[in-house]
Amino acid sequence: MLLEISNVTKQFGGLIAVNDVSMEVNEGEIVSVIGPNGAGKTTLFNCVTGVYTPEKGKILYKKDGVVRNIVGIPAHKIAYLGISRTFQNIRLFKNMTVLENVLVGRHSKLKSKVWEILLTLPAFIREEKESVRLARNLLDFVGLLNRESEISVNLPYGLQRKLEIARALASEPKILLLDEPAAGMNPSETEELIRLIKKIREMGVTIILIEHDMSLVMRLSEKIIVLDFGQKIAEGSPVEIRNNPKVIEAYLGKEEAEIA
Ligand SMILES: Nc1ncnc2c1ncn2[C@@H]1O[C@H](COP(=O)(O)OP(=O)(O)OP(=O)(O)O)[C@@H](O)[C@H]1O
Repeated sequence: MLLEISNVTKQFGGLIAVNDVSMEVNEGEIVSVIGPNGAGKTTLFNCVTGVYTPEKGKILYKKDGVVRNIVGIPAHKIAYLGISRTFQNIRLFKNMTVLENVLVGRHSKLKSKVWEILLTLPAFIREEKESVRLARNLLDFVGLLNRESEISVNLPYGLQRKLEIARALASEPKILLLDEPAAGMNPSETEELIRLIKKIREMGVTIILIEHDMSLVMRLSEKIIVLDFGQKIAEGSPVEIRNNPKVIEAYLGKEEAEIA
């Protein structure tokens, strides 16, 4: 077990966005969270990454052999512990260059003290050079090295999504959460994304993704969790999920599911 979400509930006033959800993620897995619009998928991601504190439940994360409950830990500390993410609505620093965006993602890894930075002491200069080298490696990895000096907002949409992934990887996460990574991509960009996600897993990063593109989900996932109205209605392999009547009903509605 690398991450264990246990009976997590998150409410917004009277609305229960995530209702008693439990799921487990093992090291090296690609796990997808799917479900109709408003099912609670992003809210669950926000609970894992410290954006929201759930009212109930535990989120256990194992790092260096130590298991800790990360509920209530602020987002930047969770990122520091090795859980990184991308967003459904791209959140790049629009007016920064491609390279600068990845360098920002590296921030949590920097060790220099404020005075070393202010006085641009050798330790800081060394660290900065090393950060640039690593950022360029990551840009090469996602296929963006030739665009490093461009202002990020000028990149085509599909490449902005890849840049967000490079930025998330800059903190050297153990777990990467991708929120609708294929949204707005054309079929060839989606194919490249599938290859990229496989390469990221080969690097030893565990991946949890939210995605509406079912072909991507079915091709990549070892395990799929299905949410509907905040509740987990199914969990299983792609084949099990594809044939699960509850899942078909959640997506099509009861009447259509019966006809189908
Ligand atoms: N900050 C918030 N305040 C109030 N309600 C919220 C908030 N965030 C989400 N919700 C509500 O919680 C429910 C779950 O939303 P969430 O965004 O988690 O769903 P989702 O499965 O990610 O949907 P989508 O596939 O459309 O992105 C929705 O009814 C949504 O309106």
